Amino acid sequence: MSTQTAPVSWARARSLVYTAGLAAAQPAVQVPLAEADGHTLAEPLTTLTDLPAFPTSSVDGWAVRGPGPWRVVGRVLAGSSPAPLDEDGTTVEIATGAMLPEGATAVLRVEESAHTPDGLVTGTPRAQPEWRVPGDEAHSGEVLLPAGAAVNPGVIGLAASCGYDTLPVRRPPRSALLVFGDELLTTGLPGAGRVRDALGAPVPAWLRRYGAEPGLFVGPVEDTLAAHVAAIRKALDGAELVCTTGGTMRGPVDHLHPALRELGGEYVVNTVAVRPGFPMLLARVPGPDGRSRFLAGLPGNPQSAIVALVSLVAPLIAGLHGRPEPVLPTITLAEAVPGRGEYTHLALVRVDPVDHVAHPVRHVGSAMLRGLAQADGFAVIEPGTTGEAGAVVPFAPLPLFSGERP
Ligand SMILES: Nc1nc2c(c(=O)[nH]1)N[C@H]1C(S)=C(S)[C@@H](COP(=O)(O)OP(=O)(O)OC[C@H]3O[C@@H](n4cnc5c(N)ncnc54)[C@H](O)[C@@H]3O)O[C@H]1N2
Ligand code: MOO
Repeated sequence: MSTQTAPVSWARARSLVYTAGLAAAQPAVQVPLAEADGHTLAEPLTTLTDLPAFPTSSVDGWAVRGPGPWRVVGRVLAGSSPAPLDEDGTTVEIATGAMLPEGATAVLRVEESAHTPDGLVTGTPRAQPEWRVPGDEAHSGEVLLPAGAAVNPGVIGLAASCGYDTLPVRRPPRSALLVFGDELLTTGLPGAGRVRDALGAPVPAWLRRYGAEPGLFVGPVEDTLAAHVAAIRKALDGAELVCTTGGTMRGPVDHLHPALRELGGEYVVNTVAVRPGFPMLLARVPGPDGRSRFLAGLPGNPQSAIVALVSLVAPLIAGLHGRPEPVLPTITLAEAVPGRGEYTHLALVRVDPVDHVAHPVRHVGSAMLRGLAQADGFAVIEPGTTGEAGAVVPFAPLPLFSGERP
């Protein structure tokens, strides 16, 4: 396995890793609705019944038959199955959500009704029916969402109303994280040549947001080839996706490429024509059972590591979930952003929530996280271009919830 390949274009790298992920898509499992948030539908969501399943009163009032006044013959509450209204001139009191009795011709709102002295109900029902008919919202067997749709709380509610107890979803890939670098401190203040590990804590959180289950974490792994090989081997045992940070270059203690060689790895992508973050890689590596897993090599510079997550790990996980290939939205640049020659430039920006105009942030060196912590994502400046003020360019978002950006 050679380490001397030319960097692949950013767009091609994304498509290669997505395709590799999709080819290894996770098996489908049934999960209870309450646990389905964040998963992906493995099959289309097809309603198991008409919606609503029975004619349902939309108001509190009187279900009447024929012209009034009407004699009260009963009451129907939500949750019961009423007897038919057999005679004209009769009515049952009905609650919102209750099933309309067979034979009813109208529903009269309680506030628009009155009683005669001898207890008959009078009033004029509105011209518009005051009940929902079966199939109003959907017909039994109708496909409401395609396979590959992300499950969110809105989808879970819809599935419940359609009669599902569980949903068929892709099992989320399990991930592991190995942090390389003897210079890294796991607690306390940096100094005297040591820096704090700024990736061990956030990377599992980013991975969870992309839809991977965080698992084993080891860091820092000792800077020897033997320790790297042993740590990767252990991580491959329990994870479909192993992420590593650092050691992607050819420094004296950069052991990732030699370790991959020793483990029989095969590159899907080995370096990408993007700045920052170009040493990023994705490889297939055989696990202990012979089945291949993925290893994403994130560069050690902290911002570059996150660029690699956004660039490669996001489309890989989308593929593993059987989701559609991610499509990037566009933003308008508020100010000029330089290009990076033949490389794609990923430039951190804050996006105005009202007009969606993107403002470049400061402190964006690849070793820095100050700009990233204030940004929504990256403006994508394509190879051979510069981002002029006012230009509309693709936007690679960080996986943030609305309102989360400081
Ligand atoms: N001769 C060359 N040297 C470097 C080049 C190059 O083209 N030629 N590229 C630079 C670029 S670009 C990057 S990115 C880095 C990638 O290097 P590695 O992936 O091998 O990462 P390390 O050498 O282990 O670390 C780089 C840098 O990042 C700091 N680091 C690492 N891990 C962490 C962490 N978990 N938390 C905080 N900081 C971390 C580490 O201390 C180094 O300062 O290579 C350049 N070199
Ligand atoms: O790729 Mo390095 O990404 O510039 O820090």
